[in-house]
Amino acid sequence: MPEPKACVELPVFDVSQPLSPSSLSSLYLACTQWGFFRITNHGVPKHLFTNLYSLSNHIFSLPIGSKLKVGPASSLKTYTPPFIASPFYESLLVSGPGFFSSAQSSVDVLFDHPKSDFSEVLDEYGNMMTKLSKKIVKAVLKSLVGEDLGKRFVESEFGNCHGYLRIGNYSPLNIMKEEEEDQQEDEIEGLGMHTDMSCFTIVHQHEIGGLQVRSKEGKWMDISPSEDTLVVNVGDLMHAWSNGKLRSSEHRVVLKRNVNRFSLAFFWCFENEKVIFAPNEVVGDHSRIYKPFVCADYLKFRLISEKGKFERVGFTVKDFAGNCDTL
Ligand SMILES: O=C(O)CCC(=O)C(=O)O
Ligand SMILES: [Fe+2]
Repeated sequence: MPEPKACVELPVFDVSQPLSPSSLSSLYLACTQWGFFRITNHGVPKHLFTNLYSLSNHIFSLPIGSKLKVGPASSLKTYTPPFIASPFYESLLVSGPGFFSSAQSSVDVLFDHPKSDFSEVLDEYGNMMTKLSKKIVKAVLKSLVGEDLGKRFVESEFGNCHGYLRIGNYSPLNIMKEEEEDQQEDEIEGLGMHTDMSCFTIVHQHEIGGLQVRSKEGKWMDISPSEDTLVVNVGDLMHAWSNGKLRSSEHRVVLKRNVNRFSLAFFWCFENEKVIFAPNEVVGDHSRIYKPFVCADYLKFRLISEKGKFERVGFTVKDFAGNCDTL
C-alpha cells in the first residue's frame, strides 16, 4: 500500500516590511529545521509569471534539433535536454547580472527572426529575484547573528553574490504506457533527490505542485503550490558558511502522469573565487565542521559527480569539505 501523503506547513514571511523579532525567530527555526520557507508580498505581478511561462513554452516547443543549438555541446550551453538530469526534464539557463543579454544570446541562436520579448521579461524577473535575494540574505543573517553583525556580513561576505535562473519544463507525456505498465504508483520522479549548490534558491512552482522536501527523519513531504507565495530554500554554500547551522535539505520533484509542469528556480550564489569559511562569530563555541574551500572548486566537484550519475560515494558539501579535524 502506498504511504499516505504528508504535507509540510512552511512558515510564510511578508518581505514587504521588516520582520518582527518573533518572525526572525521563526525564520531561523525554519532555516534550521526544514531549510525551507515561503515569502509573500514579493512584488512579482501575476502577469509576469504568465508571460514568462508562455514565452518559455514557445522555446520548449521548438524541435529538439533547434534547442540543441544552445545545448551542452554548443558554446552557450544554456539548454539542458531531457536525459541529462532526468528523462522528463529540460531546462534553460539565464544568468545575471545582465539577464537581458544572457537571455538574448540564446534567443538569437534559437530564432531566425529578431525577437526581444522573452529577454525583456527575463530581465524584469531576474532583477526582481536579485532584489529579493538580497532581502532574504539580510533577514536570515539578522536572524542568525543579530542586526549589527548581520549588516556587516551582508557587505563583507555576500556583497559579490550573483544570481542565475533555471527555467524548468517537465513533460512526462505519453511515455508511461509502454515503459511502466507494471508500476502502480501514479507519481513519477521528475527531478531526483538533490541539494542546491546555491546560498539560497527562490522557486516559483506551477499550480500543480510536485516539489517535495525530505524531513530529518527521511520522509518525503509535499510543498503544496500556493499562488501568492514563492518557496525559498537554503543551499549548500549557505549551509557551509553557517557551519552547518542552516540546513540545505534534500528535495526532489514528483510528476503526475501526462501533466506538464513548469518551474522557475533562481539560484543566489557566492562569486566563483570566494573562499567559504564560516566566520568565528557564526561558529561560536561549536566545533568547526567544514574546511575552507573555494566556491568554484565545489561547483566543479558537483558537476563531475553528477555526470557520473552520482555513482561516486560523495556528492554534497559534507563529502567535499566535511570532517574538519585539521583546524
Ligand atoms: O522545479 C522545482 O520546483 C524545483 C527545481 C529544483 O529543485 C532545482 O532546479 O534545483
Ligand atoms: Fe533544487
